[in-house]
Amino acid sequence: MNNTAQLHQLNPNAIALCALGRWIANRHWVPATGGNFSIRSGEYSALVTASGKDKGELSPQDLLPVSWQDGKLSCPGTPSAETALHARLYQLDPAIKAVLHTHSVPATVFSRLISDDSYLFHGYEMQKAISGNSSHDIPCALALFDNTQDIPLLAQQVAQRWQQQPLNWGLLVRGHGLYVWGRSPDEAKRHLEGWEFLINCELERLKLTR
Ligand SMILES: CSC[C@@H](O)[C@@H](O)C(=O)COP(=O)(O)O
Ligand SMILES: [Zn+2]
Repeated sequence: MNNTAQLHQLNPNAIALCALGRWIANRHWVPATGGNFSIRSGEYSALVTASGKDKGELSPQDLLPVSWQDGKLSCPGTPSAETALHARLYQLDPAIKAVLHTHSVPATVFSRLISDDSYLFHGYEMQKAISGNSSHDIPCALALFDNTQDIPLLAQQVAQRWQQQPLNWGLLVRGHGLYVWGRSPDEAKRHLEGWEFLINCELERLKLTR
């Protein structure tokens, strides 16, 4: 084993992200190599999942060091195809420590039913799982974006929307999947579970009432 691989084997953040990947995969939220994860490693750097891996079977070597200090992404390997969006989120809020992207069936279907650029969840106690949302009675917004294969463009659109108002710890890419983030991996995990729960509830409600 070379030095880089040895360092990764011992990195507790890398080990924790691999375990989180298994937890997410057990919920069927990252089928067929879909999804990607990252954890901040510095002001201008993060460990990002390598592209094309099964995100339920990650080992620490599958987390690649990515940096963006000079405004340009650099990495010794091939990180996620969506690295530019992870990096942009870290730049938008220095408090963000982890970003998780998933492809659950409910989030994917729900995103295709909503044509507006934001959806307001209302009346759910689970809204309080999303930081800063303190009551079922205050609408809780989830931003939506059209899918594109041009991830730097998507990152730009997210940044433009963020300028109007910081996004609510998550966003949906239409027909694609969910992004969440947090000030710690645990908070990102809670946001993931919270948004998935809310999306599932609203999808069920739409099925019953449409
Ligand atoms: C199964 S295709 C999914 C990809 O196109 C992409 O959306 C994705 O989430 C995973 O890409 P990756 O490059 O492995 O991070
Ligand atoms: Zn994806």
